[in-house]
Amino acid sequence: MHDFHYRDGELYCEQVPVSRIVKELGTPCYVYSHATLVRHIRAYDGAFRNIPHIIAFAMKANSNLAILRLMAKEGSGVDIVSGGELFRALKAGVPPSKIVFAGVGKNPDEIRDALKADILMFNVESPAELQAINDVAASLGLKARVALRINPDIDPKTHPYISTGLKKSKFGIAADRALEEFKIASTLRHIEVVGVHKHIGSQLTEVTPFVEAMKKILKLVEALKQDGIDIRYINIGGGLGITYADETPPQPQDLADAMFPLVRDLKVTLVMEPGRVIVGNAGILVTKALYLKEGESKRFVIVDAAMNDLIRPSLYGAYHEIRPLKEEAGHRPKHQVDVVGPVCESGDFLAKDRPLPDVKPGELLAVMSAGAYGFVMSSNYNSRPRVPEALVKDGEVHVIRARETYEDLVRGETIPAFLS
Ligand SMILES: Cc1ncc(COP(=O)(O)O)c(C=O)c1O
Ligand SMILES: N[C@@H](CCCC[NH3+])C(=O)O
Repeated sequence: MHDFHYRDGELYCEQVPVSRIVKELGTPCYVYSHATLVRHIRAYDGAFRNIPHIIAFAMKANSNLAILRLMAKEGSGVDIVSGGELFRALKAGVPPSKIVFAGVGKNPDEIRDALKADILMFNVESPAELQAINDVAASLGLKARVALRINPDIDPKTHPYISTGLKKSKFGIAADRALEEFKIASTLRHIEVVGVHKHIGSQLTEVTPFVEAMKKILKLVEALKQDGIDIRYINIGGGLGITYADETPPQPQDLADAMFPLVRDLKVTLVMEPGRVIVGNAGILVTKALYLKEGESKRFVIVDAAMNDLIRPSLYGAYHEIRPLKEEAGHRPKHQVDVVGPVCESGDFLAKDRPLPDVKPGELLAVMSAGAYGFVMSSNYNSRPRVPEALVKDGEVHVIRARETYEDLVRGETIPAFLS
């Protein structure tokens, strides 16, 4: 996260002291570095320069319109999983020809909207969904381009909640059923089979599972060829991990180097859906220490951000480094603390049993590596307005999402007349 660094004793995002952003926006707030985002998307794209490819940024990781526009300007498409994501992507100017649509529960309205927008393809997750897409396409007099998502039954060796390619997972079509389902798909009048898709999990820290899964996919592609089904796109999903603590995940170039010999001789376009690796370390969540509390056997640092702002620690026990904005504070004696928020849940914490330097009430802290699955997973639980997001570029701060107001909290709610 080198665009987040200390200078003159203060944490900066690029050339801007984070404390200056807080003066403008208050806390909690998300802060993203434009330079990091651009470097990451270009590194991924550049790594695959020798392979025909399309990057479809997994916008579930961060779907702010400004971030999507930035990705589109860099030539990236998006991987969507809902009608809402399609709406955002189109609004941000992402070309439909680079939009792919995954997800196990696409409803007919979402399918219709995506067909009308003429997206590149649907990543189909079940035989029943395939029929539904065929039916909707028929009602519109169109043909839907599809890839079947295959579940290759490979252990990605990551957190169970974010593993998606194991037999017991709800995602994709079982590898041993794949050939049969492809044959059925190729007979449907309103379906055009163009690809194979797989995504085995998130925050992968080794290349081996990607290679194993790809080998299974290639066997299938070969078998399909024998049956006269020509595959034009192989979608390898996302999943490349990032450094939250001391992980040493492969770089995009390592992944590209592992894929190159496997696809070199094929006439296919590789589609990739990186999310976390593009945005994760491009963002932080800034929070203020409110109170210190000595519990029976614990010390608590109570901060103004909570699980509704960043749920990863509560949901997965995920580690996010916490740094004081003042560098000097980082040198104070350390104590084991829980960093907790104001939400009324015991599971509301940003860090547990963490050795942290003494923090004083009013001091500011940065929760690092919060750019992916941070704001997008936030909620209004406990009627807490969602926090603002800022994008730093060339010494300037752009507010890309305003803090919600109390009025925003009740928008759309009505008290029926019988209660008046
Ligand atoms: C189908 C699909 N593609 C891409 C991604 C993005 O994954 P990551 O953020 O780990 O790159 C996900 C989420 O895991 C996914 O479910
Ligand atoms: N939300 C998860 C990743 C889920 C990936 C979606 N398929 C996380 O924060 O790590």
